[in-house]
Amino acid sequence: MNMPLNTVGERQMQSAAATHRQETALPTPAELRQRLPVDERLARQVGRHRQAVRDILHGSDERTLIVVGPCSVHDEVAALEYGEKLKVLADALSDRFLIVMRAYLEKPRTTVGWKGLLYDPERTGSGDLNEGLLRSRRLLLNLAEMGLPLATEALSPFAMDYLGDLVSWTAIGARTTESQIHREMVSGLPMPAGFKNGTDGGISVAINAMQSGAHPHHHLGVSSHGTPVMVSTRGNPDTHLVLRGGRGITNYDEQSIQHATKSLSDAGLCAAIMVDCSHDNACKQAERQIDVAREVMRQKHAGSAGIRGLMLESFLEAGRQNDGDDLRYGCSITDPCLSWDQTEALLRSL
Ligand SMILES: O=C[C@H](O)[C@H](O)COP(=O)(O)O
Ligand SMILES: C=C(OP(=O)(O)O)C(=O)O
Repeated sequence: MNMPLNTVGERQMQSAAATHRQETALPTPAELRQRLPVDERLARQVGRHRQAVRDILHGSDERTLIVVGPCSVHDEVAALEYGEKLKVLADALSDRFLIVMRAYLEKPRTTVGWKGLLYDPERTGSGDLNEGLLRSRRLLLNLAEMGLPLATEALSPFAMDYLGDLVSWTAIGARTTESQIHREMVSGLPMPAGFKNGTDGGISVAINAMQSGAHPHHHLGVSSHGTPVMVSTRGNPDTHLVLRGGRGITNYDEQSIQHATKSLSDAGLCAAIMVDCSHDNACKQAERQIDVAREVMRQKHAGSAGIRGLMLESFLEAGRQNDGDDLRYGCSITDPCLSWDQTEALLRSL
């Protein structure tokens, strides 16, 4: 039964609410997965990749996990070309590294900006999630078909339901590590997840997040067929810390890594650390990632056992560009990246 609206104020509130939100139907996760299915062979491959990441995080595989690729994917053709090159390099270096491609489809923004292929594939600002979900899943499928393990940032918990079966490692970003919703999501994810330190450089939010993510939760959710459900999660035993610096201050030096290792152990957590060589650790200057990566690998070879991985932002071309009509092919439109040549030379030299 509709309740009568008593006052002018209540009527105004209702009409304001109506104009502030518009709903557009999307396929359910089950429908999209059925349209672009993962076959058994691919599902087994993703399972093997997730296990390989776990083995590195828990120390039974001494290789280094390298999560590398564009800051964001805005052009699927360039992302596929990058993936082809990366697969060749990953195979060549597989005795030392497990190379996972950053296939980032969602971008968290400090204020506003383009939020990624999934939200706005044509970058018109109008948003087209129907198309974005379809193109995102198709891209992940094509990259996985090449045999690559894939990494995303898990920004919307709903997006994981559409894409998660193709993801081998995921990150909770610096802006969302403190969010209970993201910690609950991680608790139910089937793949390892890295929590970044906060944007202020503090690691305690990520340590709290790892504890929460390892714990069972009950939370609101939507089933794969689109109905509201209570989701009960078991806790994710495969989380780790990602150091990315903060407020312009780096945290990949020996002292910071020792402090992080001790803090993780004191909290009873797996002392597995990935260093994000980009973001504040590179003061947003892509080429600095090279020195950061070299220094972190030096520490690892010198016996810093907690270091398990590196993250690099890299694309076909170096740097970044503003979005517009005259885009340079293979160059980032979000954060600056190393070029392919720089990336290959760096990884071969490490
Ligand atoms: O990694 C990408 C960016 O650092 C992150 O999305 C924030 O970007 P912004 O500060 O340009 O919004
Ligand atoms: C947004 C990212 O990182 P951070 O959360 O560390 O800013 C990223 O890796 O793309």
